[in-house]
Amino acid sequence: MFKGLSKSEKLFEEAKQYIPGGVNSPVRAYSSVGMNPPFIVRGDGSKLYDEDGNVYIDYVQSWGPLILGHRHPQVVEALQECLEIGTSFGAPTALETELAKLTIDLIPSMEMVRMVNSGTEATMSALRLARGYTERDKIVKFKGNYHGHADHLLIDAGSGALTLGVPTSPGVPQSIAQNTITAPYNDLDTVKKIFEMEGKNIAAVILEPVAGNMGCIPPRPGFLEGLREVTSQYGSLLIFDEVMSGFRAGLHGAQGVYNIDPDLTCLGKVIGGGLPVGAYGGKKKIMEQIAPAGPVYQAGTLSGNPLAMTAGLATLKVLSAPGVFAEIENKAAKLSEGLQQAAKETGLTAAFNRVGTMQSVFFTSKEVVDFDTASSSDLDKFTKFFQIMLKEGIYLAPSQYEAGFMSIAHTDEDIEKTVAAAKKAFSEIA
Ligand SMILES: N[C@H](C=O)CCC(=O)O
Repeated sequence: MFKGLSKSEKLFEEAKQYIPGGVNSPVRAYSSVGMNPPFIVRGDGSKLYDEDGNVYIDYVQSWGPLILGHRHPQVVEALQECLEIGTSFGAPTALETELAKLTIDLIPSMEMVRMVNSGTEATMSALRLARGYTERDKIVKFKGNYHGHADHLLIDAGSGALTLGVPTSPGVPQSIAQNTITAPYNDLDTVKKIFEMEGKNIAAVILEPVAGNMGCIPPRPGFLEGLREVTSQYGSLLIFDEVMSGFRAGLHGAQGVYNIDPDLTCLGKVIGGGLPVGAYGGKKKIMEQIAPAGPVYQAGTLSGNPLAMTAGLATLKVLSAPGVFAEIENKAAKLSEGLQQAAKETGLTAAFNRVGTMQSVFFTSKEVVDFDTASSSDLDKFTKFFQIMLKEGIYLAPSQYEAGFMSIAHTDEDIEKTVAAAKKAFSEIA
């Protein structure tokens, strides 16, 4: 039984006096769904507990990182042991090499990797590297893809920027924006035309190989292959932003699912197991251009700190054990099938997209393949769906432009309860 959000509301009012909008990342404010956010006191497995005594089945999982759920015993134990040695040294440790080796083993195209502290740092650094390596300035990105909040990437961006109606943020200088060319996602013909005009000036194409920041949108057959071909033809780099899809679309990333060999890959979220970690890596000849091996500068006081490396290592070790990823993917498939059945039974038309452990519901009769089809989905229906689900104890991202995430901790009972709640929501909406 939903107990309301009165204590959370008081805490939110207080937070707004000291923190812009009361939150440290905009989507958390729930302005997109006309509500105030629950304030969380703890997480455990698939559940989140709020200040008002409500319990939720959590499909946000900290926006993707917690593929093992909250407080997985092996992650907690490893972190407790790590606290005995210290939190940060600003000096090399064997833990960094161990996580680098495991990451390279899991991500097919990676020969070397550099650890950073967030997905934003990973994409920003990968693009600097691409520009330094190719000696070119322009980049191509896709409308509705989100690559963090660096200036040159906050252009036609997805995620919170899109949810809040500022896909291109004020504060990005025109001199920087002019080097970012945008194209519709899944539209290879437009990319080819861009290359015909600008190919010799393009350092890289960066994309989410499975888009997760305008809802979950898979690449169309041939799209990734076509990008690989056109970038190689013009000597530009292909950068996969797998901050979300890495270890989520498949254990070996979207590149493993679709069998594509990008030049550089950006990681984040799961690789940190709930602590702030990002990474970028790829072909050795490119990666060796990074300082101190080469001239392209990138650094970080807390990069590779032992706590973050430990959480990432513990997470990837559990995740890569035989059968674990398949089990999580099966749970995601079960949820998706249950939701589709519930929609059918209630006469509601919706699009259900899923790749691996990421999924989305769009309230539309169209196939959702890009920003235009995602944003023409019925936002009012999504808002009603979100509000009903929250009151039924199902915690979803407060935006139709965000994917939902499954974890190993979700049980059959969680999935059944979620489908029953969705059926109730669908019949009210239909
Ligand atoms: N989709 C975003 C990250 O990838 C959501 C997280 C945030 O903006 O706080």
